[in-house]
Amino acid sequence: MAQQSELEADIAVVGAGLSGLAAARRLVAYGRSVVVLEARDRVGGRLLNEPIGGGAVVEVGGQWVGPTQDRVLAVIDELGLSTYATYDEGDKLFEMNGRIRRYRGEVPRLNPVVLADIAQAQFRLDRMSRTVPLERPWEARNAEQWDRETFASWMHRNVRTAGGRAFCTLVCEAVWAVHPADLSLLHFLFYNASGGGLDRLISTDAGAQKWRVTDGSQRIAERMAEDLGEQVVLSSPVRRIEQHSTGVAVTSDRHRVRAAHVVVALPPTLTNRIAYDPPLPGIRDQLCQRYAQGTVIKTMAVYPEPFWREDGLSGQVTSATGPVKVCFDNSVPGDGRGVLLGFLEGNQARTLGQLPLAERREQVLDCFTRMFGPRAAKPKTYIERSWAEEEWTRGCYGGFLPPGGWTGHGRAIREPVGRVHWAGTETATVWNGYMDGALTAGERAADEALAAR
Ligand SMILES: Cc1cc2nc3c(=O)[nH]c(=O)nc-3n(C[C@H](O)[C@H](O)[C@H](O)COP(=O)(O)OP(=O)(O)OC[C@H]3O[C@@H](n4cnc5c(N)ncnc54)[C@H](O)[C@@H]3O)c2cc1C
Repeated sequence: MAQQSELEADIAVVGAGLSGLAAARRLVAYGRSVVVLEARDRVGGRLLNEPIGGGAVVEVGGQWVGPTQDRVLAVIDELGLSTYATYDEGDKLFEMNGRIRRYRGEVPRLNPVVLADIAQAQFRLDRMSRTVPLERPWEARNAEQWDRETFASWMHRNVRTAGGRAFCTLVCEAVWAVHPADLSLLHFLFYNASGGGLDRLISTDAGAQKWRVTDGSQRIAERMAEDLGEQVVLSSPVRRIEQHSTGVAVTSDRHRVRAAHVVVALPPTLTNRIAYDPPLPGIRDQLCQRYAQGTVIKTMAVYPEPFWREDGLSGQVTSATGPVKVCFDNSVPGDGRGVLLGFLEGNQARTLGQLPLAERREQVLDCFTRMFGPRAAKPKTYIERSWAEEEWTRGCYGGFLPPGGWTGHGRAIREPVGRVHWAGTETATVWNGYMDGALTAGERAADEALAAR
C-alpha cells in the first residue's frame, strides 16, 4: 500500500452517499471542518445516473421520491433541483397463473375472495405495524413473538388464498428485495411503519414512486458534493478506524485522517469490513453480521418511442410469474424515446444473476414482450445494474434483518461506539431504506458528533 497522506479535520465521514454527504453538510453548516472519504471514484453510492445519449439520463440506482418524504423533497428544493411526475397514465397490467389482466387504480381486478383476503392481510399488517416504536422496534409489545418468525410463516398462517399469498410475496420482493422466508416479521412491520404503511410503500400516485428527480437522482449527491468541494475525497476506501482518548485516526488507501469523531455512513454489512482498533463490541459486530442487503438487478430497455402508450398502457406491471415482477415506464420527458424498467428482485435476481448477460437479457426481454408485444423484443439499448456485484454496496435496495435480529441485536443500530457514530439509511427511523432516510440518518449522526465531547 502506498504511503498515505495525512489530513486533519474536526470530523471525518466515511462514505459519500446521501447519508455521508448530509452529515458533512450539517457539520459544515455548524462551522466544523470535515473530510469525507469515499471508496468509489464518484459520489452518490446507491444513486447512479446512466446517460442514454442525447443528454438524457436514467437511473440504475434509487430514483423515486414521494409524499411524506419531507427531508429529501426539501433538500431537492434547497439544491435548486426539481421533480416531475412518474408516468402513470393508462392501464396497468397484472399477471398471474398465465393470465395478463388490465386494470386501473392501485389494486388489480382479481377474484373477490382473493381481494378480500389481501385486504384483511393488509389491514392486519398495517395495524400491527402501528404498534412498533420506530426508535426501538425491539420494544414493541409483541416484538419477541414477531421476531421469532418470518414474513413467510406469518403469511402461510394468515393469508388463506393462493392468490393472496402470491400477491403478498410479490409485495415483499418489490419493497424489501428478499423472499418472505428471509425476512423477520418484526423487520417487515418496522419498515412498513417507517414508510407510513403498505399503500404508501407500493403506490405510484400517492406513494413512494410518485416523482422523479429532473436530470437524475444522483444530481442530489453531486450538488451536495459540489458545495463541499475538496472536503470530499474520492477513490479512498477506508480500511481501518483507530480510536484513542482524544480522537480517531481513519485510514484509507490514500489518506490518514485525524479527527475528533468519525461518522460511518455505510450499509451495516460494509461497516463490518473495516478493521476497528479497539475492536467493536460483539453486539454491534453481530448486528452487522445479520443485517444483510437485499438483492436487485435493475434493468432497462430503450426503444425509439414509448409504443405501449399507443395501446393505452401505463408501462406498469406486477407479475407473479416473473422473472421480471415489477415494470415501469421510465421514459425521460421531452426525450421522445421509450424506456421500460424491469426489476429482478430477491431470488429471481440471485438466480438470473448467475447467468451470462445475454441469457439474462433474453429472459428480461421475454417478459417485456409478453406484456407489451413483439416491439418490446428489440430495444435499441439494454441496460442493467446488479447491486450485489458492487464491491462498495453489496446489494439493495436496503438492508434487512432475519428473525432474531432486532430483538437480539437491534439496540446497537445507532448506539455510538466511543467516537464512532453510525449513519446510512439503514439507521433511519423514518423512511428507512430510502433516500429520505439516508438524509435524516446522516443529519442525526452529525448532531450526535456535534453534541459529543
Ligand atoms: C436499484 C435501487 C433502487 C432504489 N430505489 C429507490 C427509490 O426509488 N427511492 C428511494 O428513496 N430509494 C431507493 N433506493 C435506496 C436508496 O438508493 C438508498 O436508500 C440511499 O441511496 C442510501 O444512501 P446511503 O448514503 O445510506 O448509502 P450508500 O448510497 O450505499 O452510500 C454509502 C457510500 O459509502 C461508500 N463506501 C462503502 N464502503 C466504503 C469504505 N470502506 N470506505 C469509503 N467509502 C465506502 C460507497 O461507495 C457509497 O458511496 C434504491 C437503491 C437501489 C440500489
